[in-house]
Amino acid sequence: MEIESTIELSLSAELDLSTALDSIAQELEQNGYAVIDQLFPESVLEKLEADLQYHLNSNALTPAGIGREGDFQTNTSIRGDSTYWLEESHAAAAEYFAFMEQLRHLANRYFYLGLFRYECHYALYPTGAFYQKHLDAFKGRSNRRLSTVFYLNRDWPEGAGGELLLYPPVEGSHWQCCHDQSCYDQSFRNIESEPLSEKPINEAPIKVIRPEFGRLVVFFSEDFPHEVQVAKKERMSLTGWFRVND
Ligand SMILES: O=C(O)CCC(=O)C(=O)O
Ligand SMILES: [Fe+2]
Repeated sequence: MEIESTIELSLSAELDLSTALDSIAQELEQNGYAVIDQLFPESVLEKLEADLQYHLNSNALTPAGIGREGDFQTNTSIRGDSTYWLEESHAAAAEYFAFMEQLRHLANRYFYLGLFRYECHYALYPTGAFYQKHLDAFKGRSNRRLSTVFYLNRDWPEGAGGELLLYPPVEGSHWQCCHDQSCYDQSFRNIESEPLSEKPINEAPIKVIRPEFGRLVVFFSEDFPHEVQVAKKERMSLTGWFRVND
């Protein structure tokens, strides 16, 4: 049974919650990804910022890895960030989780995704770090369906790098299927995607996103290869995934 969140979301002066959710849904439907700014009021941002700083000061972030449990390894030539996973009960992120719960309901209503839970971690990219082009989920091999990235970098200067590059969606993408009503019945879980290495190497990104303070990016995990360009200064974010329960 789905339990409605009891946390009151205090709305940003700039944007009300239902407007924000509507525009995320519309952008997801049109493009397969959404970029939205000024979602949360300053008080919510300050809490997340202070919380991340606290965990940084306590050396609680650990080098991120690649691969799954059995063959998990760290490799800074693929990704150079360090992460700290948040529990849903994490008080400093209560409003953030409450918003994600609303987004989960919305995505289930609009796209019949059957999203079951949300997980997220803080990420710190030290100067010089990057994350090579990758997919967050491979069809049939992961239960991640929707990715979110929320940036916590005040005054990200021009030329500081660290952009998120989104590449054209892989073939047979879930998002493309969502456009075609007849597709809803298919079990997307059973479709295997091509390995990323077989994609054109010089493919141009379809979207370049600067990691601006308070900006949220949402995209279909199985569909959009993406990378983080070299950050020329410390780059901070809160990255998460909605999963189905298989
Ligand atoms: O920080 C970003 O912009 C994206 C991070 C990412 O792709 C990931 O953690 O899988
Ligand atoms: Fe990713």
